[in-house]
Amino acid sequence: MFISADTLDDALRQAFTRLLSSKSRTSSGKGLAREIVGAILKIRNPRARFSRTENRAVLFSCLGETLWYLSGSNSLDHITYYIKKYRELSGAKKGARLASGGYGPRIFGTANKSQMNAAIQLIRRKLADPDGKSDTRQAVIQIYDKLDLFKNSSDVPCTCTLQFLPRSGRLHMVVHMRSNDAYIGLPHDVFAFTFMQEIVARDVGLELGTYTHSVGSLHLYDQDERRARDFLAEGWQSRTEMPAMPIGDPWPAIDWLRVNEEAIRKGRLSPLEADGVDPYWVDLARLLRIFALINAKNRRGIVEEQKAMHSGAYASFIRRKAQALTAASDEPQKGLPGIIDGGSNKLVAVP
Ligand SMILES: O=c1ccn([C@H]2C[C@H](O)[C@@H](COP(=O)(O)O)O2)c(=O)[nH]1
Repeated sequence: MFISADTLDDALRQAFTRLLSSKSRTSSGKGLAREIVGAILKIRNPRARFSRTENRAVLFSCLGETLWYLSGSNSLDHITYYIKKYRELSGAKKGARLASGGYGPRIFGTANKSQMNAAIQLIRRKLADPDGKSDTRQAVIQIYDKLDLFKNSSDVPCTCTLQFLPRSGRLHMVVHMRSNDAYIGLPHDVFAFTFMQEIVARDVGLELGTYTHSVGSLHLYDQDERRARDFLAEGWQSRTEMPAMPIGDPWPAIDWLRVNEEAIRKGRLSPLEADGVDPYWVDLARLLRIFALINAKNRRGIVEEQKAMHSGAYASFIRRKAQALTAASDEPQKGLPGIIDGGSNKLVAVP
């Protein structure tokens, strides 16, 4: 099956439509599902990586999971803050503290054994080729490992490889997954990998190219069928896209965001400076703050936070989330997170 789409929402619409009419059924320890064997989804605008529709509004968990990968951690406590059902979904063993199939350590490893770093260096070397032979087919990051086949675990990475292809000033990406759950996994995976694509493109100074997602088993669990039908019935899958990542080396800002992410997740609200950090990244920190405020049912704080956002791209998404909180929980509760001072870009705790 080949799907060609401008946006993630459009790719989801086409994938759900095909899956819901698929007669092919699969049964695994993780449930009954409809399945397509061999699927390729090509997304022309990788910045259109989050769904704006009502029941697929998963921006916070997508962002949280992406930052979990970028932190190089596979701590289950970290990811379950964003995706409560992660243990169950990943097949992690009861009582486990680490996700053995987590992508972060596999992609980023240790400082001198980072596949991400090595792939970037390879692309950089090619781009500097004096004869202009800058195309490469070798910038591949391996996630699924041959040793995974010998493990008796149900937490095995679903993603096999990430490949970056610099071509004519643009950076394309091709990802192969052995297994992908279309309803929950797919939007999260596309978000994370297209975000990494943009990071690498910025790092090596190329424009963003296309994103191609190849899957061995693309499936829709029976338990998600109704929600997939609801998604299609909404009928207004949009063209929402994230703003462009600022040009230049993105890693200092990513480090800044990771420090903020950890502080917000742990409820530590000591002031953090954002001077000199591009509003693109500050907005992402604000989204993380909004997620904490939603958990704290602090509607007023969310409104303040939204007012301070630089980009309007996330506005309708946040508004819907805020509306879902009842007026009864308007007042922040004692000891719960405060707001970000919009004027100074400083994260401050509200007394
Ligand atoms: O990044 C991921 C990780 C997992 N899954 C889904 C695919 C399967 O539904 C399930 C893993 O089950 P197995 O393929 O390992 O049986 O989790 C994804 O969609 N994306």
